[in-house]
Formats: sequence, structure tokens, C-alpha cells
Amino acid sequence: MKVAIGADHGGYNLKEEIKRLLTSMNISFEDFGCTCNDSVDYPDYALPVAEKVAAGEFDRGILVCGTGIGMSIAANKVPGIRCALVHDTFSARATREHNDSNVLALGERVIGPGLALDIVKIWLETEFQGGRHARRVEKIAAIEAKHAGVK
Ligand SMILES: O=C(CO)[C@H](O)[C@H](O)[C@H](O)COP(=O)(O)O
Repeated sequence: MKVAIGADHGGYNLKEEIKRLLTSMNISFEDFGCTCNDSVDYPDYALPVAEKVAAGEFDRGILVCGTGIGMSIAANKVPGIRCALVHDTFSARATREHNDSNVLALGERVIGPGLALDIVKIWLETEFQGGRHARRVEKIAAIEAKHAGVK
């Protein structure tokens, strides 16, 4: 599995911890920034990660900002992205099983690193269940197709 990871200044510290976790799990990743705690704009980091995942260059993406909200809103603008904002382990498992989420958003200012890393691990290790959930994910794609190019 290849993971694209990105953060703004509000998520930089947690991004660095997630990179250490991915290394310990032998999961290959590429860091799309940011590179320090200096103030930046989260859409600039959500976009490359989301585009790389949508293009199939990476299997999954992980985005961190202060709340995870801005990152998830921005990532979900990219066609093909199903970004889930998750702050509990139940949702981490459920969004993989039910939504086949391909990007995870986390808020460093919302939860501590212990829970955040548990969420990342569960999210990476849980498979999509398919079946009735596949039909629903296809309907999300149909909404996307219907509104493609609409301003
Ligand atoms: O986008 C966000 C909120 O939806 C993120 O939490 C950002 O990290 C946050 O807005 C940055 O805020 P700051 O006051 O500029 O540090």
C-alpha cells in the first residue's frame, strides 16, 4: 500500500507522528508537506494528496489540520475522493467497511496523538465490505458525475 500524507501548520506535529507509525508498519508513503509549524493554507496541501489518490498514484491519503474539517472539505472537492473526517475508532472502521473512504482527515487540535494513531492504524487495516455498501458508494459517484462541470 502507498499512502500520500499532508498537513497544514495545525496538523504538522501529528503528521510527523503518523509518518513514524507508517514507517513502523512498513507502509510506504510520500509527504506532500507542510514542512514546519509556520502558518500555511490547508487547501494547498489537501489538493496534491487528493489528486494523487484520485489518479491512482497512491492507494490512500491522510490529511491533518487543526480540526480536520478544512482538509476534508477541500479533499472531497476532487472527483473520486471519499474523505472521512474521523475522531473515534468506531468511525475509523465503519468508514472503511461502509464508505470505502480513500482519504482520512484528522484534527490535531481535537484529539490526542494516542487515539489519532489508533484511528490511522484501524483505518489502514480495515477492508471495504462491498455488497450493499458498494451500491451506495456507486450512488455517490453518480452524484459526482451528475454535477461534474456544474458551478
Ligand atoms: O481548516 C481548518 C479548520 O477547518 C484547520 O483547523 C486549520 O488548521 C485552521 O483553520 C488554522 O487556523 P489558524 O488560526 O490559522 O492556525
